[in-house]
Amino acid sequence: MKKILGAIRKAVQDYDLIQDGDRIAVGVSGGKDSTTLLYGLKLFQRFSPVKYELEAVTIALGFEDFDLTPIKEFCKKIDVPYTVKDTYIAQVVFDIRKEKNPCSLCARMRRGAIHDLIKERGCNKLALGHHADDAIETLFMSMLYEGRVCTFLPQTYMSRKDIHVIRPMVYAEEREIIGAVRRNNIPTVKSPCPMDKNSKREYMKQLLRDIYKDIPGARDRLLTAIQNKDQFRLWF
Ligand SMILES: Nc1ncnc2c1ncn2[C@@H]1O[C@H](COP(=O)(O)OP(=O)(O)OP(=O)(O)O)[C@@H](O)[C@H]1O
Repeated sequence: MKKILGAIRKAVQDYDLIQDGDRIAVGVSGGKDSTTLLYGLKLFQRFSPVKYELEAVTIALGFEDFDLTPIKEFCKKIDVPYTVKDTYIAQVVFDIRKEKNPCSLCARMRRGAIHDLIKERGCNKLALGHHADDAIETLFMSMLYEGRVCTFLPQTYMSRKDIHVIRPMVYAEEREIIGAVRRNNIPTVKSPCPMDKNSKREYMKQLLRDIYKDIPGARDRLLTAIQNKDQFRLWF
């Protein structure tokens, strides 16, 4: 976890992600990124100069065979309060609306449900498990599918709900997260979503893997490009 903790500490410092007295809810999907973030923020609490409270929340999308027991047990072990909210998002998206591109409606509904839940819990910040490789994939997806040069920010303020969304793992590499999960027995729960590993993001991952194979150093340069506003030269 050393590398993940180093990445969290640097992001918290560089982007001022946490303040004294924050009540942070980690959005836990059950996947490796968010469970690692939860563990990382729990460990970081011990030596962080700023003091904060931590909890975990999951929006259960309504799929059958989604057993969160390992996550519940993990939260108990590391002493983090955990709330699961059951919803019918999967039924709405797949059975009622029969969406051809279900991911965007699902993401919107899930986002609304998470925001409502963390407000109910009295938290002012929502921490998400996005990491550096997600940021590059999102940049490519925005450019190729939407004609926009953008990716998510380390911190966003949702004024309508008065919630700060923070992404403390923006400097962490996906392979470091995979290693941390293995070495620390961090539990994960397989997503029952039929779109899992079948989305535009999976395609982008594959494309980037090929680019990295062919162009050594490309990954680091892409990360530099995301962070370097002085080298930003577009047609406006
Ligand atoms: N059902 C959910 N309940 C609570 N938080 C969620 C849920 N789904 C996603 N999140 C949060 O949103 C982040 C981004 O979601 P996304 O579906 O892109 O996950 P991911 O990149 O596959 O990460 P993970 O490995 O955590 O699933 C997750 O890391 C997590 O923090």
